[in-house]
Amino acid sequence: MKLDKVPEVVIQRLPRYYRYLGELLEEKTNRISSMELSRRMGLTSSQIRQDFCSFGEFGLQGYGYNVKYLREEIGKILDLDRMKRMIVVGAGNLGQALANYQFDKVGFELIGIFDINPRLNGFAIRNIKVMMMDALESFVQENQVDIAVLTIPEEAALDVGMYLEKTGIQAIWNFTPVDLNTMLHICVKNVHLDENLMTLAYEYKNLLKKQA
Ligand SMILES: NC(=O)c1ccc[n+]([C@@H]2O[C@H](COP(=O)([O-])OP(=O)(O)OC[C@H]3O[C@@H](n4cnc5c(N)ncnc54)[C@H](O)[C@@H]3O)[C@@H](O)[C@H]2O)c1
Repeated sequence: MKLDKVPEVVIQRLPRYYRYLGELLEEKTNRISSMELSRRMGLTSSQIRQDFCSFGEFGLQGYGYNVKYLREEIGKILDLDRMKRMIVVGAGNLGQALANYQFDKVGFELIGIFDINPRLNGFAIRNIKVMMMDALESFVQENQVDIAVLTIPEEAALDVGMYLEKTGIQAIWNFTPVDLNTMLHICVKNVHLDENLMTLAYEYKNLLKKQA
């Protein structure tokens, strides 16, 4: 597999391929042509062939792709075949919503929830009790924590981000508005739902223009 050369844009598309291939498996579809996959996904078939070519040879000309094998290989590239252990830091509106969602299905297990608000101490979400921040460091020492989901107020983001880095956590799924990736030396994925919403506004404007 020519993994070193996989372009970033292709990596960004892999979760989407993974999801579609999962749906195909649920429908008991074992093989699919790039043409059919492109129709479903709204990509061109040459784009799909090019993407898959960049990380190896997955299909035979004329036979299409083996859905199960392709999904497994994409899962390996994304490292989804190894369960990753997550904690949520900040058990407010967003933290609770994320903690309630079962990311287990795609390989992420929630093992701890932390906050500074004593009123949340012991409050359970999916049988996991919220712990106070002063318990975080020893929790990380005793449990293998791969990812911290950061859902705290903007003002606390940098300090807590640096603290998490110090405890040895090496990946943060950051929902705060602070782009921590530029400030920390670990893996950080910033999520800005509002930016996605703004691009929807742009597309919506264009649709309305076309209809006028
Ligand atoms: N990325 C997005 O698209 C998106 C969408 C909504 C909200 N947000 C952001 O997510 C964050 C959380 O939003 P919310 O609505 O859940 O807020 P919230 O006020 O409901 O929850 C924040 C929680 O963090 C806790 N907290 C505060 N300081 C802390 C610290 N130092 N350590 C640990 N816990 C601490 C609070 O006690 C509270 O429970 C905010 O930064 C908000 O801007 C991002």
